[in-house]
Amino acid sequence: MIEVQDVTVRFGGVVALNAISARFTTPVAGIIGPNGAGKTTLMNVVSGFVSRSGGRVLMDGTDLLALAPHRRSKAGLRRSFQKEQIADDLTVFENVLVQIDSIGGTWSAKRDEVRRMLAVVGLERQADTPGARLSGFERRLTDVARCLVGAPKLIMFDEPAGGLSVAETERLGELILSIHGLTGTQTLVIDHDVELIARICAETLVLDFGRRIAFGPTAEVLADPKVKAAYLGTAEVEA
Ligand SMILES: Nc1ncnc2c1ncn2[C@@H]1O[C@H](COP(=O)(O)OP(=O)(O)OP(=O)(O)O)[C@@H](O)[C@H]1O
Repeated sequence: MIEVQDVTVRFGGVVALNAISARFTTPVAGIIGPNGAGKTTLMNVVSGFVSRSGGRVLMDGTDLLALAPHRRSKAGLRRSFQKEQIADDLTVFENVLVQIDSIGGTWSAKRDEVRRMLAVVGLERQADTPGARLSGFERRLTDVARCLVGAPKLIMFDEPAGGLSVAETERLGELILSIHGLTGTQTLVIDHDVELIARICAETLVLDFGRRIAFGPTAEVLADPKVKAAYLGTAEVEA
């Protein structure tokens, strides 16, 4: 379970997050909001790229922000970025292996785990393909496999469906939905595709101008007049 408590972030005069609290309890939870709402900033606080001026984040009771960023990874925190972090000159297998390189365990156990997670995302046959030769979707799937190795407790996906086709988005959604059953990992998903969020996230936090405007079961949240107003003019909240 991930619990955000009163998290505030300021960039000079901009309050990017204003005392945000949310207790995410479902296997897959969403974070949505218009451009500049503070969604990525929240993920950046949790993963350590941005310092907060107040607040705490607990992962299964562990005070994450008290840990150095590399220790958060050891504690089981993973994230993907809007642009995949795939090295062009490493193979798919190597790209995933580097994620658990520094974690304890035998070499053969690590290799087995990488193979297992490549099978989960459907890339076992591309294991030896260099990053440079992957399609956009294969890069995204490699990124998901990187997040899956090393017994993650929480994976945060930042706009995982960005740039994907409808069919690819559907496949990715199914994959994200399957993660909890396979590894027990909770996932947080930011995406502008509200249809995807409605399909895979049981609960959703909505941010607007750094404020929490709604949080709860996704269907209820999407029906909230405040949320509709924040998205005024966009059809997606009808999902
Ligand atoms: N490093 C930074 N320095 C200064 N301001 C920043 C920085 N990062 C984000 N901001 C500002 O903080 C606010 C929230 O930005 P953030 O990227 O978190 O929004 P977002 O909801 O993820 O938007 P998008 O959907 O466009 O990715 C915006 O006003 C943005 O300009």
